[in-house]
Amino acid sequence: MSQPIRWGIISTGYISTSFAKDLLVDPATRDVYDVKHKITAVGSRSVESADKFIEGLKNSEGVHSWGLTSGVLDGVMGYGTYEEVFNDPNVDVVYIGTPHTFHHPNSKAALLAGKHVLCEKPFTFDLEELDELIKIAKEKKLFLMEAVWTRFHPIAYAVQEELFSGKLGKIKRFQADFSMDMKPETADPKHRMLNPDLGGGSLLDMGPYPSVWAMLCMQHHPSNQNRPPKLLSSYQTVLKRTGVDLNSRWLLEWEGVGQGLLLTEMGVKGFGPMTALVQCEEADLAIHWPPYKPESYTIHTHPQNRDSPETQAVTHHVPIHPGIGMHYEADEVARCLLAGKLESDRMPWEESRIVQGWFDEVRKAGDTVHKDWKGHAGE
Ligand SMILES: NC(=O)C1=CN([C@@H]2O[C@H](COP(=O)(O)OP(=O)(O)OC[C@H]3O[C@@H](n4cnc5c(N)ncnc54)[C@H](OP(=O)(O)O)[C@@H]3O)[C@@H](O)[C@H]2O)C=CC1
Ligand SMILES: O=C1OC[C@@H](O)[C@H](O)[C@H]1O
Repeated sequence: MSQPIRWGIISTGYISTSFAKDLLVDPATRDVYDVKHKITAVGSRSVESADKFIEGLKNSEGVHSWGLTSGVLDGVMGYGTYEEVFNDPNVDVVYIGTPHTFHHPNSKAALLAGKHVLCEKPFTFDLEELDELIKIAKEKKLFLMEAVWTRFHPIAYAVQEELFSGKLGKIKRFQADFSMDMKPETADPKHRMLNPDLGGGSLLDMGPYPSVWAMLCMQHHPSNQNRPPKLLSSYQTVLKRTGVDLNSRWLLEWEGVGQGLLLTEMGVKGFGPMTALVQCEEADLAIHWPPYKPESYTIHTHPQNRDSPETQAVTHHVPIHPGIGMHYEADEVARCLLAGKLESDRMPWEESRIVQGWFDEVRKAGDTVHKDWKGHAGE
């Protein structure tokens, strides 16, 4: 067993709390014995918030309490700035859980201080920002990964195995949707989902999830040979209150394989039985809600013939192991660090670049306040 990977966490909001809690889960509960985690530093814009965050972790219950007696939080430091985390010699890798528009400056600062980085989705505001981070990671020989946790969930591997086995036949078409009713007409306009300065709107926040299923099912499909698709068209509806996108839709084509329609929406609830649908010659595969953490999928077959209304549905359950489900990506980071890798094979830079490129194209073709916005790269 190796030494634990020492995590520094910056920001103390919703997702940083979820991520930190999952580092407290016993890896053996998910059959992981090769890596261990330790939280050595937490950084916030205020030291009170960092201390409160640490105190909250120390009061964890259930599966999240294992770490308290197993040294995961021993000696953890709370800081009132992010820089102190970047400069802490007891930190190997920094987890970035700030709002979208800070991902680039925070990741850049961490890399320049010599730390490996796991950064929340969407990786950056635009592709130029992402390319700058990759350049720095390469130059400084540091690990860098977008925290698309869904890629590492057991169901992601199960769905790929089913599709790539060929049993469902040739892929015909794909669609994926992440919709939630966030009451956009009455919600607090300063909330990060609505606030343009924090990268608000459905595209950047929700877009990574239809995209993850498009990448896993279509891009990775053996018949595609990892060729990037062409973006055929897109549309965004503007939320007039704050100027961000209320919904976004974009149509992709993997040449010779099929087309995929991707949707995000903040004003309508999604349809539970089908958050992503892969239609093949012999059967259809529907991945259930929620797109970020589905735990079941259904294969719909047509016992008579493809056009008959009679269908047979078999549902497969592939639950995550104890915890919220963010520990899998942490394990991947730990393994990559131990192996001396700069990027993950399961979440490689080029695939983050492809998805970030879609977001740029959709945004630039739309009419939101973000249409002509540029990120921080080159500042
Ligand atoms: N993987 C997943 O499932 C999820 C990922 N996310 C991603 O995580 C990121 C953060 O989302 P979430 O945790 O929901 O957001 P929160 O608003 O809950 O937390 C964001 C934190 O960022 C810090 N921060 C720094 N600058 C600002 C600022 N100007 N305004 C507000 N907060 C600031 C604050 O921490 P402090 O005061 O301590 O500095 C704040 O608590 C987003 O990019 C989102 O896409 C979000 C939800 C789920
Ligand atoms: O990443 C996410 O997944 C869960 C959603 O509720 C959240 O808006 C989003 O940021």
